[in-house]
Amino acid sequence: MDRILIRGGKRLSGKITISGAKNAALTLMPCALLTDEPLTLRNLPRLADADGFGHLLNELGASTAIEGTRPSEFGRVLTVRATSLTSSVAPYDIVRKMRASILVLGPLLGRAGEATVSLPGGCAIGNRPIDLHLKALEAMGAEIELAAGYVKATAPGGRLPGGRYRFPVVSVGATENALMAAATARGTTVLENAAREPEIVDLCNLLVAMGASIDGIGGETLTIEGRERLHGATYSVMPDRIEAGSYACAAAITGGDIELVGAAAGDMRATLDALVEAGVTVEETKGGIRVAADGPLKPITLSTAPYPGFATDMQAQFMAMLCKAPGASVLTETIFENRYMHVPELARMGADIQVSGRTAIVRGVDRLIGAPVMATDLRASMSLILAGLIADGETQVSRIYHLDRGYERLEEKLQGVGADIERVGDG
Ligand SMILES: CC(=O)N[C@H]1[C@@H](OP(=O)(O)OP(=O)(O)OC[C@H]2O[C@@H](n3ccc(=O)[nH]c3=O)[C@H](O)[C@@H]2O)O[C@H](CO)[C@@H](O)[C@@H]1O
Ligand SMILES: C=C(OP(=O)(O)O)C(=O)O
Repeated sequence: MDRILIRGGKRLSGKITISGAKNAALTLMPCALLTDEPLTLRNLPRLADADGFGHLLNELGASTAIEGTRPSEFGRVLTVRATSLTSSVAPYDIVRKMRASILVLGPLLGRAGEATVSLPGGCAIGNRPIDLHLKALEAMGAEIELAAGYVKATAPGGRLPGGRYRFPVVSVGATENALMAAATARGTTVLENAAREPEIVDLCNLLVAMGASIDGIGGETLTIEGRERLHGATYSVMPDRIEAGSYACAAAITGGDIELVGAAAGDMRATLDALVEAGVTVEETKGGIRVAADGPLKPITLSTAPYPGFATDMQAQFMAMLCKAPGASVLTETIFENRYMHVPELARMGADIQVSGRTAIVRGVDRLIGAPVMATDLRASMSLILAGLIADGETQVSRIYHLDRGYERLEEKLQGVGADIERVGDG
């Protein structure tokens, strides 16, 4: 299995081009199931999860064709043609590798009137149930049965009537599934307390480009008037705000100066505000965002929250960065109950972090020391890379398949700004 080796101590400077967003790609790709016409997605990131989603679409009878493997103006370009579907089953073997597979539930219901999807189960960061996905679809008229580890959803008469649902807690995935199902429902759907993440806005914009009618985009109440059919479209995946935030932390922790080319500041205000509070210089440039750190970092207090709050997907990277801020920082994770898996690994590198329930107190240390560490989930892996960038000696990060789910050509991007980092195989 591949590992990443980092020899810490380099100050990073230069430009990093930000890729298309994983979390947008994974909700834009299933939209292809809603139409018999081609859907072309530009700026698709080259990630294990995007490839996995392509395989799932193939399994359902859609063809996928990719142009370009190197970054170009538009990243990779994927065309999905779901002219006719041959299956409405998302099998366990695919879903267990990629939780986001659950996002075929809504569009399959919308297109085929039925969907059978393996229950995704939990993962390292928490329990992650899908009850809200199912309740929203039920409120829109779906009949739901659970059996043998699968959820089977049916639209009586082949098309959902539509309905009103208020999410008791904000869920990105449940909002996405409900939106996609509602787009081709017979009637109108109103979703209240919907997620407002920029990736939801990206999804709404694509659906509208495909002919959907959605009111309230970007707000917490979405009104979707179902259309009998949607058509094909060509659409560019938004820039990855979490990748951009991660490299911003790389600039901050190394006392560096990096321009995040293509990053959209408007989508990541909470991250940028937290960086500024930590003493980092952030400025919008013509091409993206410049992040620079020349003085010592300052300790901060942060709590994760649904958008526009501070993203849970940035918590681990900030924790690594704050290991370098003299004094005590306080981080509270409110979204996932078990998202501190990186703490014991950071501690092996000399970090001083105390976790009590959902809160972690991070006390800045003079130095981190390179060590063999193990990645446990995607953002935890990135926090170990960040720690490795400033640690004395060599850090070896194993289980990097987590990183490949969400960071396109990570080592190449970091080498480009001066990091001493490489990927090595076992053999
Ligand atoms: C592919 C993708 O876009 N993943 C993102 C998405 O995950 P995902 O869509 O899975 O996350 P949700 O927003 O649904 O989860 C938020 C919270 O709601 C709970 N919940 C969710 C659904 C449900 O049916 N029942 C329920 O209780 C979850 O356990 C969690 O505590 O949003 C998360 C929160 O911003 C991010 O960390 C993930 O990177
Ligand atoms: C938790 C994440 O992703 P997923 O929902 O795909 O597991 C993430 O991107 O940090």
